[in-house]
Amino acid sequence: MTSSNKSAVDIAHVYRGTFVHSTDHTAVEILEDRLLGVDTEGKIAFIGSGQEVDSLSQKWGFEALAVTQLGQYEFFMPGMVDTHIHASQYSYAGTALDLPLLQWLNTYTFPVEACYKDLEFARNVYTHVVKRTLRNGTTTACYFATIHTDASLLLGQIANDFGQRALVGKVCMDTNNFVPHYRETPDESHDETNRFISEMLKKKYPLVMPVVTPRFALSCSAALLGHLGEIAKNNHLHIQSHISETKEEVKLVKELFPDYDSYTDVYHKHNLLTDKTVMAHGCHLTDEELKLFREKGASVAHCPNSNISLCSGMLDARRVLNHKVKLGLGTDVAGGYSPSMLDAVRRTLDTSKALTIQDPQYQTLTFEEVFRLATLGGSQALSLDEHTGNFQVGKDFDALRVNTAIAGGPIDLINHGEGPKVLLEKFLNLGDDRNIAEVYVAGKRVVPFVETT
Ligand SMILES: O=c1[nH]c(=O)c2nc[nH]c2[nH]1
Ligand SMILES: [Zn+2]
Repeated sequence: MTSSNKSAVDIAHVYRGTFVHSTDHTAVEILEDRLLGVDTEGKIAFIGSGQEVDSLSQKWGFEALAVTQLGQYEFFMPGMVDTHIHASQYSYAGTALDLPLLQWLNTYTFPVEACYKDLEFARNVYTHVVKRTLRNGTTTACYFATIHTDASLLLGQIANDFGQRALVGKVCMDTNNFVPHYRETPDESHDETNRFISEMLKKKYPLVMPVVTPRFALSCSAALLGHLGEIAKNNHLHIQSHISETKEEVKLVKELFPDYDSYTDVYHKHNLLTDKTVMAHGCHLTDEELKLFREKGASVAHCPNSNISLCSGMLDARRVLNHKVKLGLGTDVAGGYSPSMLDAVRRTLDTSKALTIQDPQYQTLTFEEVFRLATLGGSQALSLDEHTGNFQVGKDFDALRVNTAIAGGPIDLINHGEGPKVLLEKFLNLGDDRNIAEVYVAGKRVVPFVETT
């Protein structure tokens, strides 16, 4: 910004105003009238008091006049982390919610996912899902694609092109008797997973990484699970799958894998339960299984919209937290009908309140805790908290500029004197993408989109 830079770091942008985020100790920490500097690498270089603008501008070498000042009803919050979303199911989001999980997969999901052999079909849906989730404030997404390697690589390319931080998984499944044209042989799944990983790593995307993705124990043979565990271990990769979503699924896993202690043990014994593993749902996990999660550092993606929409169960998030298992939120499109993490926040609160209706002694989650799950919690669940999740010096600047009073937006009334905590609560409960004026990932503004045509 100026040539009189006294620090070794070059500052690209400085913002002044209210910053709202979570820490390990505080679910919602409000930082009023702060200056936050972002360096040319997109990392948070400093956070200081707004009063210190002159001394900070000298120390860091930026022009005080170049500071971007937030408005009275605006704040920055960390970008949200969707820890579980099926990009390939976005084409039928909002429909097909009338069957339980296993029938739903056979009737709706597998026939649609089979279409991603067609790269133009894939390009259309994947472009829409990346744009929609970014607009909704999802700065990090952990995606399931389909079994098709080239289409899965295309999803990675699209996320990279739009500047979203993403884990992308080519789905692996060698067992599927209902839609036999949508499955792989164990060898194909193994070889294509290796190809997917090596081709994606070759791209050297700064923010997009491959994730090993066995669909779930019911669609993978033990041999395939073993291969995938080896691949993940040898390449230090993330792993994602589903676990204990419905009681019927748990019963079938027991029948199919009788020699294992539990559903969790099936993944564990195949090297698929690590500190880089995220398992969706977990509604019916036992205390012993949660202990194994904790021991291994594996995490749970809570997907409340999907759990209610498919009548799968209600995750007791408080129990997961009490076990000190890492917990994030997921939209689980399209079992969950909404691609918005704000919806995931609301459905998490609804589920917690439904559990409280059943047991008035239940310790309901607070909106502050759920805000943390949607941001810092998600980054921890994906083992990306070194890079994102809150406003800590050294982390990437992944942020939403929220304007609660945007003209034509969904929040009509802001009463005099309402502080940032109330504005955050209103945004979480009433807000939508109209309130998300700007989205930043690793310091780069990615919303509004830059039109290229
Ligand atoms: O919600 C879900 N969506 C899926 O696509 C899926 N596959 C296995 N288990 C699943 N659960
Ligand atoms: Zn899922």
